[in-house]
Amino acid sequence: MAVRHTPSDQLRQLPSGMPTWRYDLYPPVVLPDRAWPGRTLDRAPMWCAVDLRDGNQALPVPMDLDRKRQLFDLQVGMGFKEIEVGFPAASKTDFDFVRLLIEEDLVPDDVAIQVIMPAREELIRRTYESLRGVRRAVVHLYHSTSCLQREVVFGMTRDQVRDLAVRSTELAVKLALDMSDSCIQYEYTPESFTGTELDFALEISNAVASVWGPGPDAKMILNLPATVEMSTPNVYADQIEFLHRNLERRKDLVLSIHPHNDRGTAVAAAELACLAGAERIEGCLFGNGERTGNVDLVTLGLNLFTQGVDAMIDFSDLGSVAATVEHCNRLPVHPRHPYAGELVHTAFSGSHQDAVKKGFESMERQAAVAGKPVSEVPWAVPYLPIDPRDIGRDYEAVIRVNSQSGKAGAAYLLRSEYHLDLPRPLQIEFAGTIQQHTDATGEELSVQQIWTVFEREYLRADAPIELLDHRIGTADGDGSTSLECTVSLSGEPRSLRGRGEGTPGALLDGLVHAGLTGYELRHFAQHALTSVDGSRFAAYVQVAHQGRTTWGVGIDTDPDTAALRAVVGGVNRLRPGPAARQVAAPALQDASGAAL
Ligand SMILES: CC(=O)SCCNC(=O)CCNC(=O)[C@H](O)C(C)(C)COP(=O)(O)OP(=O)(O)OC[C@H]1O[C@@H](n2cnc3c(N)ncnc32)[C@H](O)[C@@H]1OP(=O)(O)O
Ligand SMILES: CC(C)C(=O)C(=O)O
Repeated sequence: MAVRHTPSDQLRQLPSGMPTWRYDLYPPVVLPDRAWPGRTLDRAPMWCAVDLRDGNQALPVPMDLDRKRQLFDLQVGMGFKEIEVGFPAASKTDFDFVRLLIEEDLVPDDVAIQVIMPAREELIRRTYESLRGVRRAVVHLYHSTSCLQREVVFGMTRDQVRDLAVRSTELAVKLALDMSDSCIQYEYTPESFTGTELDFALEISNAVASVWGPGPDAKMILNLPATVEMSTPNVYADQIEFLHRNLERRKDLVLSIHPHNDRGTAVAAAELACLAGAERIEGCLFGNGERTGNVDLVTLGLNLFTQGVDAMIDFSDLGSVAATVEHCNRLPVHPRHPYAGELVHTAFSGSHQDAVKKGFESMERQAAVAGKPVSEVPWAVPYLPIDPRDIGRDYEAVIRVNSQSGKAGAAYLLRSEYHLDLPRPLQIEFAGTIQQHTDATGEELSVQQIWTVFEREYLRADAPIELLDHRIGTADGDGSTSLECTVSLSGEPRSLRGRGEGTPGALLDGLVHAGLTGYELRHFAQHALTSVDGSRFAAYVQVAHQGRTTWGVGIDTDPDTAALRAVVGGVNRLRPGPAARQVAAPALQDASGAAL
């Protein structure tokens, strides 16, 4: 039992000082044998997109004909089969839009347009007028049934409200009969259903259905909206299950829901309501709509998709869908919007980046074993519930680097954008350099900026030693490599000869003869750069000297030259003197050339 307080008690006692006493606890539904919690969502509901009506009525600037047309075409293209196109009795634009769709034959045969009307005779007549000549339409009657609205808006008793619904439906039947060439389906909404006593919602829905007289082959849509979301989603699900189980003509009805998002749980409410018996969902793309919006059809559809259930809607180019919706609504899609937001496939933080990188690598291995492209193996990348490519996004933004990032972030970007597969200890070393930059600026580093830092650190480490030319000897009997080369040592040309294990070992030996002693090779790795330009090689060398170690990197069209450059770079980075990394670092620039 919830503890209620009188106002004076409340103001005295509550730590927050908020006037909590002004709000009532929403009553639970008594339904002890509820069945919905044990069910699973395993099929798509029927979708009805109501952007052109409910979404439109919530816009500061409602859509003009051109925008309505663009959004309608988009929704048809995505596969919506029911589209509420307007409130034709409300405005000339809405009336004209319905006429345009009908007169210009813009509605495909398998799509039904839906129009809404209030329970007012002249507006019902005007609505039917807008539909003259339509092939197929849903005529949608609504009026509020809630306790609050009965009292403060209509000043009517329950019986009077039920009579209003019955009279309006009788008129709707008569006008539909006058349109015998059109297929008219009826939808009834006891608006503010979630503020209506359940027994009254049941009574009025039964009354309307018996006037319209639907059958199993000509079903009426009964739409039970959370006009205002007032409770936790489980309570809405209980309400839907109650109606689902108790409606007299259940088999003649399509049970529809229309959740709003006042508490931020519309998607959950819709999903639970479907478990509870709802078969159809009305909502808007990206959750536009009154106040905090209608339920978001994109999130609902992609929630199904990411469970392996076909939503029957095409979201494969979500960026274009978002761009059209943003244009038509003149409202932005939030950067954190599920699936569609600019930032929702991006990891900034180190441990997430590490997991994403490993996830991609694991997918690549699985694909290689299966002999398939990565796009054809099951998706399993930590922190990414969906493959961005499945909805038309690329992998460019999957990882972005700032001060919260670790070694994996920069390593992933160098690999994905520049095809460099850095050995793990080099990733760790380079991450330290990147961290210095991000800590110093507090800003994100773009992939180009990361490349600039990498180049400066590793690829331009060409002083005091610079490789001028070289000749590699064929392997001798002991398997070692011989090398003759010319280097510039602090500006002075020097010829070197060396022999050792591989090209790096031979060069280190040559350096000993030039007096540069004590350098040891700790690690050597090399790979081809798998870019369109497949003729280059990257070499990575870890060199140690007097207890210090560092890395050198070389890139060249010749693998031996790449290895030699890497050794030279590593030695330079360990030597005192004007090595590239010890020269005052030039300021980083952003893409526009502005200094960071
Ligand atoms: C939850 C929803 O989304 S419901 C859909 C709401 N959408 C809209 O309102 C958008 C379009 N609406 C409009 O353009 C206008 O409200 C119109 C054209 C429908 C009516 O305009 P007006 O005649 O000026 O009425 P207004 O909007 O001021 O007030 C509503 C009146 O209709 C009554 N009313 C409201 N809803 C309904 C309804 N569904 N059925 C019958 N009467 C209703 C109210 O009680 C009020 O009556 P009153 O004037 O006797 O007090
Ligand atoms: C008229 C109904 C369907 C509605 O828009 C609502 O309840 O929010």
